[in-house]
Amino acid sequence: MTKTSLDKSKIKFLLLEGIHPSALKVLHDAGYTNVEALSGALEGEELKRKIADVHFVGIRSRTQLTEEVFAAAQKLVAVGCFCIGTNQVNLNAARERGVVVFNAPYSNTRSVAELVLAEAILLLRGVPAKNAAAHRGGWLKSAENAYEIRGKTLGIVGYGSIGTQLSVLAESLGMQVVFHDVATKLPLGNARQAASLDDLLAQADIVTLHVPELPSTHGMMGAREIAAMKPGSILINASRGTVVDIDALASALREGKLLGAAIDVFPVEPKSNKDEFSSPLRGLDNAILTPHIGGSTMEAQANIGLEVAEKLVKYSDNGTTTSAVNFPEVALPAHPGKNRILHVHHNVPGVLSAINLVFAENGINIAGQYLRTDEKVGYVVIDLDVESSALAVEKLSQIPGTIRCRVLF
Ligand SMILES: NC(=O)C1=CN([C@@H]2O[C@H](COP(=O)(O)OP(=O)(O)OC[C@H]3O[C@@H](n4cnc5c(N)ncnc54)[C@H](O)[C@@H]3O)[C@@H](O)[C@H]2O)C=CC1
Ligand SMILES: O=C(O)C(=O)COP(=O)(O)O
Repeated sequence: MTKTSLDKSKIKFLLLEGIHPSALKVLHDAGYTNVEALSGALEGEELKRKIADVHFVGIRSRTQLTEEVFAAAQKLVAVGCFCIGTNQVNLNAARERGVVVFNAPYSNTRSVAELVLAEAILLLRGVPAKNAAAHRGGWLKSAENAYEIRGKTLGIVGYGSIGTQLSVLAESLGMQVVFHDVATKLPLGNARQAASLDDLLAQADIVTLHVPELPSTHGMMGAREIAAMKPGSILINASRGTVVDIDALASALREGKLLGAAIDVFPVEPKSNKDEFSSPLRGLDNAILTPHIGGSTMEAQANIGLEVAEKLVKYSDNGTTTSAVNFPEVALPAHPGKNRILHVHHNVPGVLSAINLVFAENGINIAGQYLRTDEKVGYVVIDLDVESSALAVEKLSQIPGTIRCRVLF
């Protein structure tokens, strides 16, 4: 159980992985000046040592926030994932310590969709192999196995924020769109939901993956699924590296079963731009290999910086958890003239009545109270007179089941 009540200048932020300066500006403008921004990811002891000292951490897809890292992060109150994926964060470990996790669910989706379409066009024309040959002095002028994208069928696996945008863009180029999703989704335009993944694989000239990293998506494009793709089709993966069996894909490309592939994400990615990239796909000219840059555009990064930093500021300033990915969501009004107590507890019977008993027994008047729970934690926010808050925090912190109790001035 941790008790915190800090002046803004003492609240420490650590931003990793080259988060866009737009985030820094939001934090500074909101009065948070104690910010350390690093260009790379951290791991191991160095990550644990740094995170132990901060209240907020900002990461992208590379930094792994494990149970062990959270155990070392005693002061941490929130994590900002300046990206979409949150698979690099142990969300339960965070929640059980009262640490709220935010992400940017939309800001880079257009960038991914554009990259995928561009890759589909280049692969259908055999450009990657022709380009590689030209760099070696070759000249592969030929129409053989070169096709227009118009009229081809795009198979989208995962019809979420990225998949749906891609669907609209692809139709505007004259493509047919078929998609597979575990949920029933409203098809946009003339897109059709396939009966199953196999149904999609049997129809699609280009298969593109846009699912999150989950146990159910791990290896979902394995040797069997790749074999079930149409001969001469294309596979694109800009989701997560664990979704595709890379060895099976390399074989399919070598054997000519697939015309080409574009892979942006890998089961193991280099930790920094200084580390070597190794993959069974290296050296295959019909594979476009990109260093996890689906969302890496100036537009996306600037917007993500704003979006996530604003969420962190809101949470720090007034306790709002709207759009948190691992925590009960509460949208809170300002609390002028009052102190605000944030009480996070295990969601077990009796905690709420114990909280209210503290106010009744100590004659503390409540100006506002907000509550949200999920299956694991409860989040109660109480506004009260400035002079009552020290006593209230002391008493509330002692309630069995309390995970964290803080006061905002
Ligand atoms: N390469 C890059 O730089 C980027 C990669 N990504 C990755 O793309 C993923 C997708 O992003 P969004 O479209 O924004 O996510 P989203 O959450 O909006 O959509 C994902 C869709 O996949 C579906 N889905 C989940 N499990 C499935 C399964 N087993 N089979 C079929 N469908 C399944 C969901 O129902 C949902 O409709 C992210 O989780 C992230 O890992 C996101 C942004 C940039
Ligand atoms: O948004 C995502 O999920 C991504 O994969 C992008 O990751 P990045 O911020 O480029 O490390």
